[in-house]
Amino acid sequence: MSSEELSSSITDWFFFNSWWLLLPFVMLLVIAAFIVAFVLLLYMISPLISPKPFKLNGAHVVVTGGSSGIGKSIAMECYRQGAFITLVARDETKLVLAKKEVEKCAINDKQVVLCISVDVSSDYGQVESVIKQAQEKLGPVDMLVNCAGTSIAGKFEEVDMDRFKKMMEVNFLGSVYPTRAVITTMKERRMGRIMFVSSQAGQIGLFGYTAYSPSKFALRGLAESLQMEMKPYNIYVTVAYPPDTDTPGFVEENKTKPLETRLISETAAVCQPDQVAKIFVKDTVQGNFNSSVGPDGYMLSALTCGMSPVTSITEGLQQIVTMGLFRTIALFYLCSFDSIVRRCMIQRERAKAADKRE
Ligand SMILES: NC(=O)C1=CN([C@@H]2O[C@H](COP(=O)(O)OP(=O)(O)OC[C@H]3O[C@@H](n4cnc5c(N)ncnc54)[C@H](OP(=O)(O)O)[C@@H]3O)[C@@H](O)[C@H]2O)C=CC1
Ligand SMILES: CCCCCCCCCCCCCCCC(=O)[C@@H](N)CO
Repeated sequence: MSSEELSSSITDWFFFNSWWLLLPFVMLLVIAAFIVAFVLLLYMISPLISPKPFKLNGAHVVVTGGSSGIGKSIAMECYRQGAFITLVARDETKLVLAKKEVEKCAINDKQVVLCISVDVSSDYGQVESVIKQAQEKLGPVDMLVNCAGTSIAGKFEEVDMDRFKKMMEVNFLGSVYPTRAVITTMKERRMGRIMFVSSQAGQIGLFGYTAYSPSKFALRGLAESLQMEMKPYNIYVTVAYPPDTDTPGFVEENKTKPLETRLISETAAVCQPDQVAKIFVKDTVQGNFNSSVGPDGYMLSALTCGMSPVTSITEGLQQIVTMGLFRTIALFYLCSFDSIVRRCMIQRERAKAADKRE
């Protein structure tokens, strides 16, 4: 072999091999191109998965638990956007006071606030008949807000047995009954929005919430199943997850809250009802399945999205990208919650021992 031939065969060999060296990069490029094309395609079909627009102006909105706290703020927010409101709760005096407050938010003189006193958890027949009354006066229900609810915080073995039943009755069945009462008409009209007010304690189980949390987790199961049934009828379901919010109900809950629950909850700030109401109403009008408040609410919702429906491509992509990171952050939170529980236990035992010595 001449030296020329040798050098050309070396060059051939080099080129041949360097192609192989480049192959991984070429493959990466192809994969990246596929991902970009896939994302672009997703955005192209996004109008197909996003809900049709819904307007609050002139709509009939029923708010259970509308006489106090978050429910009242939701009613006021809807009224500010031109809706007709039916407030549902048990105590008539509170209802009348709330009606006056909501009326102050009017934007035109045609708007009406109706009050209905009923226990949403006791009997389906009763709930059905009051919803019928409301529909006769203000027309078919366009949006239902299931906000009536109550909480109890206490250690598992210290919560009375009947409270477990009560939580499921008020927080879960109290949302099933009104929903059942409006759904047939919504399906016929091929439009509607339904909000379930769960809680951050409906996304994570925390010390002190053995009775309350399950009733709020249940709403998520109800909402996911219902959404799958209702989507073809242009009815959109939203689950709202409030953090601790400064309301009469919250003040009541704090009276029996164990120290552990208080310390763990203090990880996140206490919100104002008007602030959370604005976000929940906006998400419900848009037809988003999830509605959360603040950075920790956002993280919790992405982390616990599971098989819940998506209403925008951006939401789905954000969940895919952030899931691992948020789980990592969550593990630190869990460590700190466990350490709060352990410290409280040690403190209690020391106090008990000191008591005995005296
Ligand atoms: N505040 C908070 O920190 C958080 C609250 N939540 C949830 O948000 C919702 C509202 O809470 P909040 O505003 O604090 O509560 P409030 O106690 O301030 O208000 C509760 C409302 O629900 C009504 N209600 C309660 N039980 C029934 C019933 N059986 N039938 C009909 N109406 C009923 C009450 O009226 P009446 O008593 O007259 O019937 C009242 O209008 C609840 O579901 C709660 O679990 C979730 C996370 C955090
Ligand atoms: C990535 C992970 C982030 C984790 C953040 C965790 C924050 C925990 C705070 C929990 C607060 C519990 C609120 C319950 C409110 C409630 O339902 C009652 N007040 C009802 O009255």
